[in-house]
Amino acid sequence: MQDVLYCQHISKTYNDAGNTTPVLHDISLAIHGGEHVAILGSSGSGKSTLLHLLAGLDSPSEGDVYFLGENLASLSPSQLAELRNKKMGFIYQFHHLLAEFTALENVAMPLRIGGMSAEKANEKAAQLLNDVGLSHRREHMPSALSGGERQRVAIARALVNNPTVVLADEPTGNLDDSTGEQIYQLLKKLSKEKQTAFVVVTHDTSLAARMDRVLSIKDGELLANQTGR
Ligand SMILES: Nc1ncnc2c1ncn2[C@@H]1O[C@H](COP(=O)(O)OP(=O)(O)OP(=O)(O)O)[C@@H](O)[C@H]1O
Repeated sequence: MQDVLYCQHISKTYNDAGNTTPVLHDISLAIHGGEHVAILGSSGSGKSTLLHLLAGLDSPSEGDVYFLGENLASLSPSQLAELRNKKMGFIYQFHHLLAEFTALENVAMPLRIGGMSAEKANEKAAQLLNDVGLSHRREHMPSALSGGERQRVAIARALVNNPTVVLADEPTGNLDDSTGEQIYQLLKKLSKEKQTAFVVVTHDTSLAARMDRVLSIKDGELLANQTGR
């Protein structure tokens, strides 16, 4: 199957106030269309840094990241923002919903930012809220939702643009075990149905083992023979 997202020989070193912190070293990997991949590693191993580089939120010190055949480094900031808005979905440990907007408006936001009319965007957002079982909470503000409900709204928001890939950073890390399990199952089910590639970074080995493929990262390096290419 076609690679939708891949990187070649990327390294990342942070340089802050005279301190040099090497974090990732010579990582190459490829994510195929519709594939579910876990990036597994302990705290501080560099998982979030790798996810940020794959998402184009930060640039590698060396090497390149390609998404849908485009080298992210060759894109202007506005081209990159548009690609992220239209083709990527993001889910974080904490939901990052906008407090002053309803659940429906939060889910519709990526579509509105992408230029869709309020009427069409709200219709699509309502469908997604239905998919995550929250039709009855459309008009609730985030503060009036439970932690699991907020994360379901975040899933709906991440999928509303029919992205090619969803990138998730410990999406169940802030929930109790049983709610976390439900959220994880929902994410897997919806992304398989929509044939969206799904990359999750986690330290949870049992969660990672249920993805199509696990890439283990240790001290900023991928363990051998796991590139997927
Ligand atoms: N902006 C930064 N400047 C300097 N060092 C950083 C910066 N961001 C991250 N680091 C360092 O990079 C290393 C990897 O961080 P990262 O957040 O990628 O790890 P992680 O595997 O996601 O950890 P966790 O599971 O605890 O979130 C850490 O040692 C961290 O201190």
